[in-house]
Amino acid sequence: MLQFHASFFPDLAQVRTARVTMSSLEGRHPSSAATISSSLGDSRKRGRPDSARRNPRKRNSSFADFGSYMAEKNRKLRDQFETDASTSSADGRGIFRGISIFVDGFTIPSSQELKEFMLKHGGGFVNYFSRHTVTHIICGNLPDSKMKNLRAFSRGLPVVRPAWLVDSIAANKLLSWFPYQLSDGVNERCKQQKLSTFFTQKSISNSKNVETSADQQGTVGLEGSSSNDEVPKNIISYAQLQASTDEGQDSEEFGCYESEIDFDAKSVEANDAVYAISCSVLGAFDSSKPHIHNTSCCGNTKEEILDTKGAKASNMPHSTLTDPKFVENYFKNSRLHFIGIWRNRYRQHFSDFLCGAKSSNANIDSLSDRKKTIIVHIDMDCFFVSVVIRNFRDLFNKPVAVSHSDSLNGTAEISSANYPARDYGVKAGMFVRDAKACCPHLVIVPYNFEAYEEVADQFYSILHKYCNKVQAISCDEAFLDMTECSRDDPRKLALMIREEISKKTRCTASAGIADNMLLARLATRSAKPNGQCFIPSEKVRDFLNDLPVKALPGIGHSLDEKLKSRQIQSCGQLQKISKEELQNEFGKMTGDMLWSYCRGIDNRAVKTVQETKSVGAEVNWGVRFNDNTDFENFLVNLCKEVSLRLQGCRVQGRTVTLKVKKRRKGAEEPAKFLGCGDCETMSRSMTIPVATDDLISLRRISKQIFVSFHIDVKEVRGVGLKLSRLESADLHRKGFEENAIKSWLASPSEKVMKQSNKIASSLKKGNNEGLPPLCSLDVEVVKYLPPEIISEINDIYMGELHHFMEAHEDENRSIKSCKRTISLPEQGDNSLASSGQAAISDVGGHTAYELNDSVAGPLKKGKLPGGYSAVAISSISTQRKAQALYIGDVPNKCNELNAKIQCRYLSFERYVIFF
Ligand SMILES: Nc1ccn([C@H]2C[C@H](O)[C@@H](COP(=O)(O)OP(=O)(O)OP(=O)(O)O)O2)c(=O)n1
Repeated sequence: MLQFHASFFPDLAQVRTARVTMSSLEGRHPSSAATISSSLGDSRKRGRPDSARRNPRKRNSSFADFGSYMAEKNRKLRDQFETDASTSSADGRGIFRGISIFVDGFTIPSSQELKEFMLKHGGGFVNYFSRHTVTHIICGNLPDSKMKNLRAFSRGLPVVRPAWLVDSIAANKLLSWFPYQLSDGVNERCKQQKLSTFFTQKSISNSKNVETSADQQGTVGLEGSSSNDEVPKNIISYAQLQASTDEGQDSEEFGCYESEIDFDAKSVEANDAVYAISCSVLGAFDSSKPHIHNTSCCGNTKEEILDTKGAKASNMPHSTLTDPKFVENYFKNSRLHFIGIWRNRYRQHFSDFLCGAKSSNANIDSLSDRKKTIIVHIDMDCFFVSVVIRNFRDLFNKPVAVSHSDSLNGTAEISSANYPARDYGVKAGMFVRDAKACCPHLVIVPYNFEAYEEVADQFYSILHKYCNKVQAISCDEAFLDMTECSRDDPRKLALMIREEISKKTRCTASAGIADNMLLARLATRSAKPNGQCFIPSEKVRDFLNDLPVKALPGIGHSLDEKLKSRQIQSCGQLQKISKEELQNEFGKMTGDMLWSYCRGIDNRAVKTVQETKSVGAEVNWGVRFNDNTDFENFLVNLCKEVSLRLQGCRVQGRTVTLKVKKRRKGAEEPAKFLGCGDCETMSRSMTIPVATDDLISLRRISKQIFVSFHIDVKEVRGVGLKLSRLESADLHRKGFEENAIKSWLASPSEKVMKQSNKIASSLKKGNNEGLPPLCSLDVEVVKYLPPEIISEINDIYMGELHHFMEAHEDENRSIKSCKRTISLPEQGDNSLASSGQAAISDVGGHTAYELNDSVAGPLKKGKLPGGYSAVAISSISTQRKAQALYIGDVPNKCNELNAKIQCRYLSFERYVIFF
């Protein structure tokens, strides 16, 4: 799968902006009262989402507005708490009876732990602040400014340190909260740090000791990792990880971890623990921005912000309607986006290696040509988790997972779980609440995309040091063809590589060594975590015999079920079925794959250069539009994102594909707030003659495609833009530079091409005969010409060229500023056609009007050089004004016109301004 296919499906659970969040009177966050994001915009003032207000259909959904969503949510939370309380082993004395707490921000013990205390001792716990239900605000530490806001907000409610609850439990009676009041300006962290020892969790069973096969060897000792089941000195919670940065924590606080990690580059990395966490937290939450409550910070569903306007504040989910930078923020915080675009980063950072390896690639088309290959597969262990906790030794043997939130109430997903967590059944893709149900003491840590990039770069630098044939599979996984690398035993090399990885990155990797890529990967799987496995040729049969077929790549759930229904569970059993039988049952391709893979046959070669086939971006969460302007703003940003990605890959594309998700008729709004819900997907492509990465062109073309769908923007729930038929941007530009005169005249139309040649010779001869019309010039080409040539051409066109180019560059030009707009008949109105004045046809999804002379006549007048006699108009705008025109000879057949218009799409819009 190419990287941008992945980015076509960004992870909804990752969307976050720490800045724009929802608020509600009954769900606000006191400590952030002062910090209101300006990006909430006007809509927030209106008291409910614009979409709900303007779109009556939405009122039929289960959450007509955010207020009802919150009311429902609070009700559910209360019910849930009461159910939990009735089933918990509550202490009969109920020392917290009558107390109902709201936990503000991070605390030690965590809010989840405090909730459990309240459950156990007869108290109440409120997830969303309400003056009516809360008796005490529990707060760990706040800077002065936030403290003041909290005081103003709480209007007399006690703001108390968690120690009040802890000490009350220890004393087995409700102590006075007064001495525990949180006072302004007092840094409470040290006290909390000590308190946390009180909550040291019981030791958690060590990660399973993966049974190594006879051939498996070489567990790399990660320096500083604890191998026994020791009781941790401290437990780091998600809240603490956030807090450590929020409050500008210094390295001393992490001393207890660092002192036990003896890294070579200790001096350099002394602050790394803090740095890693800082990156992590700052990546997810900007402490200068509204504080996000750690129990509700999941960006995909709801983020909360406090508003100084108190009761007047409205709730606004984070969506295209509220955040002008929605697209940018969406991709910044999407883990799948990170995974998707990572390959481009790799290409750029390691281009030297890739170029060097290119030539060798050409000779290795298939492993079948070669005698004996040695393939090493290397994959880092539970990558996202390992990187985040690499400086927290105490977490190494505890169940830990990465997610955007540790809230049990949201729909945050687990992105990666470490091996101790997997022992409890925690898996990537699970909701946090389900993961915590499997493993209640699971520690959730936030993402740290910057650190992932850094470690991935280190990982690949090491691989390229040992081998020049590296096929990057993802940010933490690669194949190495070591056949010609060295005479050393590949097992020894793999061990050296893993040791170096662990030393440099402080994360472990596992390796598989075998004759081909399939077996090497299977070997890695059996070696994980932190091990390596070699499968010599003579042991392949044994290795595969009992291997479950599901372990083979390409065997998903349904294929596995089909095989199971035929009593086939292991590769050994599958080997007994003939190829013909498998082909008949599962089709030729799948049949062949099953037959080969269960025998360990794989003829693929390690490919160092992998071609990018398409580049694109897609957003399917938070997409809501009230009107065309909303949509167009969004589309511009999506085009910008795609344009930047194209530039990042140094490619341009000729085929533009727009994919739109449209709410299915009658579909309810999705349960996942602002998700796309039940949708129909529409997709259409347009191929242009000249490859582009240009924002204006992308915007124009994607808009044209969108119009062809005839969809009400209010029904749009997701949009994706992709470019394929990619060409190297460098070559493109080089071509222009080398052959400027010819290039700028280059045109897809044969006729214009001829004219271009004429111009070229005219220019050379100093006469201006046979010039193409100004509107046929491709500004994208002209602008690369040397200034003196541009000036010469400008003279030829009587000074109009500069004007023409300026207008082209003016991104904000609109139909309103166009002098030559014309009104068009209503869609489907054939009056012009029936009166014999026009033929209406569908051109690439646009309504094109081929006008006869009587209509086109007035349009033709003016400066247009040449005797043109037809105008084709692409009608887009709601004002029914022409937005794009094609001017050319009248063809006899409409099809020719269509072809021509299609052909000139790239410069379609320009014509309207200058004929
Ligand atoms: N659906 C997925 C798959 C992967 N990832 C991220 C998190 C992973 O840490 C990283 C690498 O993916 P792997 O499949 O290699 O999984 P891990 O490295 O987490 O575990 P393993 O040790 O099994 O390789 O990509 C993700 O966020 N969501």
